[in-house]
Amino acid sequence: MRTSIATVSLSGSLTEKLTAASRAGFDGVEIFENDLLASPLTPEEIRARCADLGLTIDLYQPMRDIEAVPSDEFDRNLRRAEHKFRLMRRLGADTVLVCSSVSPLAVDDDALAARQLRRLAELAQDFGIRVAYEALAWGRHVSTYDHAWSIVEQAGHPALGTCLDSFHILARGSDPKGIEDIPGEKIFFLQLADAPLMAMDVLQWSRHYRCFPGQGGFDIAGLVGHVIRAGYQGPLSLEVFNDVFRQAEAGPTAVDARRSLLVLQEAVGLAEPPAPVVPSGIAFAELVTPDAEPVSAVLEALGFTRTARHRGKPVDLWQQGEARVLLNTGPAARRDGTSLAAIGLESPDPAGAARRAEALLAPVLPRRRAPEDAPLDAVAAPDGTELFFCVTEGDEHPSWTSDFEPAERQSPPGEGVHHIDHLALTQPWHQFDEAALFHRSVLGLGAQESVDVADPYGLLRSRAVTNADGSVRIALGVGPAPTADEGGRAQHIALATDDVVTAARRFRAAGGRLLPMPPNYYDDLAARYEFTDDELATYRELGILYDRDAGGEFRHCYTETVDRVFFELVQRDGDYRGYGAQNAPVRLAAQHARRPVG
Ligand SMILES: O=C(O)c1ccc(O)c(O)c1
Ligand SMILES: [Mg+2]
Repeated sequence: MRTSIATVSLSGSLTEKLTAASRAGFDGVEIFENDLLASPLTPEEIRARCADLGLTIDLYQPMRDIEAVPSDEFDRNLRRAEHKFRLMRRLGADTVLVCSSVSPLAVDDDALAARQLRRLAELAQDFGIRVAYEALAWGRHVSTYDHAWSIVEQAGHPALGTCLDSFHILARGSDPKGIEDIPGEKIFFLQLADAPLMAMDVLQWSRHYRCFPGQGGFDIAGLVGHVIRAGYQGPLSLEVFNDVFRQAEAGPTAVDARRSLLVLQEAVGLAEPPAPVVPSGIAFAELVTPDAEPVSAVLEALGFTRTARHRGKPVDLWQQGEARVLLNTGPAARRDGTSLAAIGLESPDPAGAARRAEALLAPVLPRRRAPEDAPLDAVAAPDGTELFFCVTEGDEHPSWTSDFEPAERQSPPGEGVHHIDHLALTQPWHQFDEAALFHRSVLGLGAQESVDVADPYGLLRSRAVTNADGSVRIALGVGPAPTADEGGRAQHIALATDDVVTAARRFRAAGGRLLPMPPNYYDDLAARYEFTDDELATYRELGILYDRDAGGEFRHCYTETVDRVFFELVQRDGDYRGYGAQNAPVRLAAQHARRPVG
């Protein structure tokens, strides 16, 4: 099926929007009247620009407050419409969207609405134009898709059909099954938007919070299934009003949009990209740093051993149990300071994972490697984190570790940490929804609910993506607007231990510095849960935080931050699923308090 996007979904000038839509691979656009009015291009120039970019103009919109009005008002509306139809001829657009009226002049009279829409369709037909009537969820008298369709049916004109919009249908709680009762050729257009489930006024919800399919809580695939079964032949078109996308760069937003449609098409059986290859573990986390010393000192105190060095690059492998951290002091480090730059994902089929990623428009990274190195498939996540699909141990695929030479002098292996529990990546403020969809669709991970966490200087939203057995856990966060000195990219590596108290003591004894937590936290903890006095005193002394859910318990503590990176020691007992979000406000405040001033 053809794909289309409304210009309102993207930021910038009309030209920027069209260019972004074309580059992302859309076949067509819905042109919003405001974008045309504000453009310095004539309608003919816009038409030519679209043609050059390989885009059709699938819809011109919107026309408002047309129907069910007194006859003198309707005469004025027809004059207005005629002007628009002439404009559409110049544009080369043949379908216009008419929203159900919100006018105080409109009366609750379906027969009148049908007669007037029929009149409009007759006029449109003279211009070779079709009218698609859409129920706005907040329409004055017509606010549901079945009502709009019944008026279209009554009008009975070949140039009049209906426009279905998933937001209006699902926000009203209508049952989309009834769509199958509409003849496919009378569905002139299909607009798709998802939205987070919220209890709020539908107009505000629609104008500010729509998002791309798969990023919210609606069953868009289910709705599209009904529309296809009805026999709809037109494009799948995204119409997303969103405060964030309005500000974000159009290019990446358009790619995010196209990816959402590809995943949707896959879900309804209209596309068959390579199947997801779900990662089965975290092979490594790679830190870049201009100065290896401070991070090495933390790793050493945590019990890691420098076990190997890359044969061709300034990259050290630090290991403890199955936890592996690469420390890269190459050129990227001088550019980015200390940061979590790459993740190695243990993959049952690295090449297949890369094919899936490429099909879903993830940027595939060039294989920067020497001829003797093992092949490494890698893609970039929306935040720029490099994701390597790799194998640590296996017969069919060379191990990424074969590019490393064992270090000559190795200290005895530490104990306590056995693997990476999770990685926490801070996302750029405008890429949070994109990041969640990316990790779900490209990597085949499941997304948990997003949680809001109070930070002393803003609000942090966090959403974890995981595989089924929890061996891959990535916590995506988006925080308060970054300041220049932070770069806005605080990231951390959480290390799993069976005994956080012993691990924390050992870390401290080896010279490591734990993040101290305020006494008030422990007083509150004592009120909420029952601990022995010793236990609580130990937590207090070490800065260990505690949480519990229906499945189990969670104890965790933090190292001090090096540049923008820190480590967490976590002990999960039972089937605890979370990440200690309950404790995050206290931890964030403690981290802010430790930040050097000036
Ligand atoms: O918010 C609106 O006014 C509006 C306009 C046109 C649409 O197609 C729509 O779904 C909403
Ligand atoms: Mg709409």
